[in-house]
Amino acid sequence: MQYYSLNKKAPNVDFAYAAVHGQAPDKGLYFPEFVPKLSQEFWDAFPTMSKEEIGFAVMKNFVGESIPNNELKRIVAETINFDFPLVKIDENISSLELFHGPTLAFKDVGARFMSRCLGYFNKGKKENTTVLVATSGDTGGAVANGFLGVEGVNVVILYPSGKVSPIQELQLTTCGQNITALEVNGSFDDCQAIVKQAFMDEDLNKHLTLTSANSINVARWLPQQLYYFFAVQKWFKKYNEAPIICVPSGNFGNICAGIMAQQAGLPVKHFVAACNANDEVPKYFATGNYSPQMAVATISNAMDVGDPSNFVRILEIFNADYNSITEIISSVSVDDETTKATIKEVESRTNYVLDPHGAVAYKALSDYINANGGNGFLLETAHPVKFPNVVEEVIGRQIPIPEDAKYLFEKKKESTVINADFDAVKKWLLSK
Ligand SMILES: N[C@@H](CCOP(=O)(O)O)C(=O)O
Repeated sequence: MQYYSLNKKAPNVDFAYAAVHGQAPDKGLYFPEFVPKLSQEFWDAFPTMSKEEIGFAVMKNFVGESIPNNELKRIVAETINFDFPLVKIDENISSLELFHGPTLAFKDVGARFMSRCLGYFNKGKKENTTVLVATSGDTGGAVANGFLGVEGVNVVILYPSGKVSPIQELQLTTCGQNITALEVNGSFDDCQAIVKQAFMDEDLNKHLTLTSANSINVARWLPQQLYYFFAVQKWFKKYNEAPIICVPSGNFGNICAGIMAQQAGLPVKHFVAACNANDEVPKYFATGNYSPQMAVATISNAMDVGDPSNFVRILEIFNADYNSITEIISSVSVDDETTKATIKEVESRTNYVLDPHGAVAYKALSDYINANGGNGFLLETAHPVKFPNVVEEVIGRQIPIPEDAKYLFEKKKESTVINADFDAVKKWLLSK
């Protein structure tokens, strides 16, 4: 498997190169030269395959010969060593709970896979790799946890000051060791732009070996396909018809991974991309015109993205054909008041507590199903306890902190406050 740059002005590379470098030298995102279809043997065996068998078969097609099979099997097994329950909320809607990993969010899957790949590729190398990552909430914690103690790798996390939840902030600022947090006076888009500029800065790249742990990086992005396979396998034990899948969407890596799985042959009836007030993609669906905008802060903060990195990958999958895209995907925007009302309504009717991101998805999916019929599931991307200020106020009771997360509250936040200015970040990086 080779990867090409979506800007089409850089040489093709293998999985190892794309993972180690993150972004192509022409500033493009890497994309696989074809979307591999899974074989008939795979689909015949699919209903009874283990998570590990599915994970290996899916990722092997993308990793190619870059990692030997025994190592890839180990990496996959370590990546997915927690549960991915599909929980029925009501008559038509289930929740794929992606928050049973160490940082209580779906990003654990991609971060754990990528950190182990980099650990493998870095073995025996003399120079360290610096992983730069921008976060609007969940990526930072997952990357910090996934890369903690990985030899030869230093992680620098850029996050927008005051715009992530307290648990998210603790997760990304308290690890120490090879993990450092830069608290940026700006938005997530500022952080993401600084990170992207860093990869293009000749001077910086002379001194440091840089890569990205955002979904820009194929080693972070592609493993996010796995839980779609796990969920659909469970789905067909109960239903005869393919599911409608609703994905809370910010940087659009998650839904784009789901579409890749569908292109490989996974039965999905329709995708709904559920956004908050950051509605540049819903506007594209309504008008056919895409124009990035400044991110606005919402209660579903991990989706506060005004210029989603992965939108270009979605265009690529469908050859930028608006009709093909809108046949398979819909996109809607849900405001904060409706999100809160949804958390309250679903909790009082079913006892199920959604987090704000899941609530955006619930609302979008129930509206879609009311209009079009069918059954489906939403991706519950983070545990509600990560957003106590919103959720506890709405449902009027406390959410117990999971045992595994209690240790965070004894830790001390350590971050360096910095302006949203590339030169300031560059100077800081070179001083380390
Ligand atoms: N929602 C993200 C923003 C970054 O997205 P990524 O998938 O490209 O890492 C976050 O929680 O940080």
